[in-house]
Amino acid sequence: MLPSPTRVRFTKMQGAGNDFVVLDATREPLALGAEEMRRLGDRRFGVGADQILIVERPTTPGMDFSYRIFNNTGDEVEHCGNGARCFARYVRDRGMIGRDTIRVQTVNNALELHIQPDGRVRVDMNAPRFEHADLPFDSAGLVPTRVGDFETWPLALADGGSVDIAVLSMGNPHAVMRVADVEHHPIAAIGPQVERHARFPRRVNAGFMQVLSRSHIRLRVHERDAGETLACGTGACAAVVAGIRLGWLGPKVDIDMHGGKLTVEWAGGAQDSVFLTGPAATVFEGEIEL
Ligand SMILES: N[C@H](CCC[C@H](N)C(=O)O)C(=O)O
Repeated sequence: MLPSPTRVRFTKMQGAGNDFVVLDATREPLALGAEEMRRLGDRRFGVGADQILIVERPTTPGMDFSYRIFNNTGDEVEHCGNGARCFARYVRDRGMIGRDTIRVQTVNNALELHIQPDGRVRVDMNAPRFEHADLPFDSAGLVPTRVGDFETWPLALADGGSVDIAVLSMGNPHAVMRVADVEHHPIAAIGPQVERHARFPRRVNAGFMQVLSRSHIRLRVHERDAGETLACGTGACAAVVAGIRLGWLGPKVDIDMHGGKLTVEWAGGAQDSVFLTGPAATVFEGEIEL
C-alpha cells in the first residue's frame, strides 16, 4: 500500500485499442495494492484502462527488464500480448534501452520483443500449452469431440445453453469458440458465463472466432476480469493456435478485432513459439494522486 496521498506518474498506452496504464518502477519500487490498481483502471474515478503494467528492473540473468500485469480489477495475471507490445514501445521511446530487440521476464514467461521498422512490434509469445492443468480446466465427465489430433469440449451454460470450446494456455487461460458471425453472436450473454464457469477454477478468457479464410479471421474476446476488450493479444494467439490444430487455419493469420488488426504466426509444433505482431502507441502522460 502507498503512504497516501502519493502522486504517481503514468503513461496511458494502447495496442489495437486494448488500453493500459504503464508505470515505471525501475528507479524505485511502487508498492501498489489491488485498491490502487482498481483506481488506476477505473474509467471514471481514475485514469481508465483494461490492464495496468508495471515496468521493473530484471531479476533474471539475460533479461533487460521484468514487467508485471494487473487486470483493472487488481488481479495479477500471467501474460498480455498487447501489453507486451506497449511495454516494448514504452522502454524504447524513453531511451531505457537502445536496442530494437528487448528481452523481458513476466511472472511465468520470458519474452523476446522486436520493434520493427514499420513501428509495429513482433512478440515471441513462447509455445502454447495444452495441458488442462495449465489453465486449469476441469474436463471430468465431459466427452470431447475429436478433430484431428485436437478436440473441443462441450460446456453446459447456466442459461441452459451449451458451447463447444477449444482450451489452451498462452501463459494465461483461453477458451475459444468458432461462431458464424461475431458481430451478431450473443457475446455479452455467453462471454461472462464461460469466463466464470466452474470448470475454470481460475476463470478464463473467452474468444469468439469467425473464420473468413485459412489466413483471415474476425475475433472478439470477453477477457477474464476486464470483460470484452477492443483487442486481446493472447486471445488472438489462442484463437489461431486452436484454429490451426482444428484444421481451419494456416500458419500465418490476420486477425480483425474491433480495435485494430493483429497478425499471428505458428508453425504448429508443440514446442514452436507463437508470434504476435501488431501496433502499440502512447496516448497521453499524466500524474494521479493515489
Ligand atoms: N485478461 C487477461 C489478461 C490480459 C490479456 C490481453 N489484454 C492480451 O492482450 O493478451 C487474463 O486475465 O488472462
